[in-house]
Amino acid sequence: MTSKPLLRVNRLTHAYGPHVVLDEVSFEVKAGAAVAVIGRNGTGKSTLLRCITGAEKPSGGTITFNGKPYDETSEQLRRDVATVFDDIDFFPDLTVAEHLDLLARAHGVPNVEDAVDETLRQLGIDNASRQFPSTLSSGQRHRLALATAFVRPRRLLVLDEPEQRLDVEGRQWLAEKLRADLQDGVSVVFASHSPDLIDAVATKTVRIGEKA
Ligand SMILES: Nc1ncnc2c1ncn2[C@@H]1O[C@H](COP(=O)(O)OP(=O)(O)OP(=O)(O)O)[C@@H](O)[C@H]1O
Repeated sequence: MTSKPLLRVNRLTHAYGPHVVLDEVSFEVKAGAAVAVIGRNGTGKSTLLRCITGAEKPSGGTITFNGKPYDETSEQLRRDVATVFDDIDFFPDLTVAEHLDLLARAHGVPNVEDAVDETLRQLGIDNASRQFPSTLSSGQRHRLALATAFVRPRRLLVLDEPEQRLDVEGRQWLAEKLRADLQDGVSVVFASHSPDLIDAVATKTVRIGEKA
């Protein structure tokens, strides 16, 4: 069966001043496929993911989503693309559950309360549902960040080191959740330093920072 790629990154380059970080990176991701972006510290994995989400404007190359130029402000992209980055900002005066409630409603999730409860339970943060983000442990904050992506519909997940700060059970859960998403036809692009997660989830790897 052939299907068109959902995401296509073509000859992407990016430089910070004179420092060239990405040098003609190309890959594509079909529905139900997962690309692991790998490479040593500081080689440009987060930069690549930030270019894909529009947080960083690439110096050159193209990114298309569903055959159209990637425009992160478009309604379709905001509906279809869920992201988890390390530096996610939470609202200081919304509880854990209220964050998920807000996102689920904004994305038209049916049965919001059930969806929020289920996501809290899956992420193991149901006992922290009434806490404010500033009171969470670093692992719980990361679980909340993951929950913001999993409480809403998605066609593409962009995840920067999603395994970080998770305990062993959390990492196992994450691998299973991502595999279930792939089964449902979701596409995944993730940067990772975890061989276990890469082995469990990736259908393809893209190495950054070393010439082929
Ligand atoms: N805003 C910025 N201005 C200047 N240089 C930057 C900026 N952001 C990142 N860099 C540099 O770009 C390079 C790539 O950084 P990036 O965060 O993409 O690496 P990474 O592969 O994700 O690293 P890690 O595995 O440590 O998370 C690094 O040398 C970094 O210092």
